Amino acid sequence: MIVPQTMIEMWATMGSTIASFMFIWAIIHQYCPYEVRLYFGKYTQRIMSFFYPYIKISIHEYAGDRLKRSEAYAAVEAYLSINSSKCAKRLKAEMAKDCSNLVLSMDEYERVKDEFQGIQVWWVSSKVMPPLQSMYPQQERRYYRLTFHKRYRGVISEVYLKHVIQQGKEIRVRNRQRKLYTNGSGNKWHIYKQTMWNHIVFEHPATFETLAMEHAKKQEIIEDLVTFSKSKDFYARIGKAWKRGYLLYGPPGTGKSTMIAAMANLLNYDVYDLELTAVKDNTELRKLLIETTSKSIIVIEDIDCSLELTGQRDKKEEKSPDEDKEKSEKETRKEHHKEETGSKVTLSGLLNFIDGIWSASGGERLIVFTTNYVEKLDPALIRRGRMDKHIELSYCSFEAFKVLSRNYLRLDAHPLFDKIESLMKETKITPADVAESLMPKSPLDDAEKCLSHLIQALEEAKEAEEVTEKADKDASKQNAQTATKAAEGRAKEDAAQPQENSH
Ligand SMILES: Nc1ncnc2c1ncn2[C@@H]1O[C@H](COP(=O)(O)OP(=O)(O)OP(=O)(O)O)[C@@H](O)[C@H]1O
Ligand SMILES: [Mg+2]
Repeated sequence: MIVPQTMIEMWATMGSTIASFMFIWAIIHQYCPYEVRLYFGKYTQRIMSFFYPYIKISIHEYAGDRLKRSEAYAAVEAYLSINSSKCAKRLKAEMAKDCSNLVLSMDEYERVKDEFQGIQVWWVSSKVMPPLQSMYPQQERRYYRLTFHKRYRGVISEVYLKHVIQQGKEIRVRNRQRKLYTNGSGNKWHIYKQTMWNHIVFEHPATFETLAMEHAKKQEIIEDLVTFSKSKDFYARIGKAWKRGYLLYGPPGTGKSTMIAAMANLLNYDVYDLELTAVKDNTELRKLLIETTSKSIIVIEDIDCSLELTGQRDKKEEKSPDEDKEKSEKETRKEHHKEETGSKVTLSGLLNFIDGIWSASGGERLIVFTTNYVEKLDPALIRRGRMDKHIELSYCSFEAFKVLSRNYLRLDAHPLFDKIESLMKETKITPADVAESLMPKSPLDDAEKCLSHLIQALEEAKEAEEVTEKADKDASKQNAQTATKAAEGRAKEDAAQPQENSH
């Protein structure tokens, strides 16, 4: 190969330039004071970067706001915890937050290679030691450094980094410890606290698998929830806030609260259990809403017990004797509590909470109301668009019972099932009562014994229903007789009236 003379001359010139530059640098390094070295160091970097074809990006653990860990660093850490564990040779292991297993991540000064769209990049984990002279004890500052060829600057900075952050966030959501948040009158401190919510780790074992319910209905709810959680783009396209309202209604003990736990476990969401009677006013309600995060379920249980919200409640409507009897203890308790705390949340405040302009911030949230008396709620509160899906949880069907028997007794079939099925058609029993009957009462109780307990409970429920029915019939018969007697009495009086007048 013939190399042109000018090229050889160019290389020779370049070589000698670098050589002389390095010679000068060595002399400076050896003999000059620190300040001069720093001054020349700045220029050396610039000259070196002219010949060096790689770009480096550092992501620091504490950038800008020194008190808060950088979100970007946490996302990169999560991304590399998956990718680096496959190829890094030095890993460090830490206990996961739920203490269930060890989480692996790259050890300090370890270097791993990653590939994206055929482009190779390198990640190094490193740290800066704090200056020794510092007056205050300081922690070492960790960072990740990404290196790639400068010809891929566009793809890496615009596509790859977004991909890393997104994947890292998803991994963090998957691995995070979910929380159960509550507000309450104990939160009077909130001026000094960063948040108005208290939280504990959310650990509820309920899943849709263990929920006693007809298969088709269960499947429909699961599909609805999963579709919602994957519809970010759809909601953005139609210009609607990414949230969905669920109204769960039915008698006590039919699984409303259990279903909320199953929902949270299915979607991996946090739960905000909002005690409405402990909220001072609409402003406080809005503050609470703003503090909720994405991927969460905001729950208001027994919404019918928040008095001002039930339009019809104040109109002293006629109640059937049954309804009066059914007025639950929790309702009375809440009324007392409400009187004590003097909550001034109004219906319009709550409507604003559900679909006001603030409710859109954060995104990906479910709002769930539960009630025992759906008919008492103001129609404005539960109309579609606010409470998009109304789910009735009712008395236990035979299909639902089979789920419970599988969970509690590991039984799919048994000769006593036929009797249970026919009794269930004749009487009402809640899944909570079925579950209680199926619980072994002593270590000697086997499946058959538990099923007999259930049969006994069903027979007792049937008898009680028959007695109530008979009492109702007697009462209405007596009422009818009283009404007839009264009518006859009035008729006699009317008949006597003209004679008196004629005298
Ligand atoms: N559908 C169900 N599937 C499985 N278990 C259930 C179901 N319904 C009730 N249970 C059992 O009964 C207990 C009480 O149920 P849960 O608290 O969910 O009822 P609820 O409808 O929320 O009642 P309330 O209206 O009084 O709040 C649960 O701990 C659970 O063990
Ligand atoms: Mg409940």
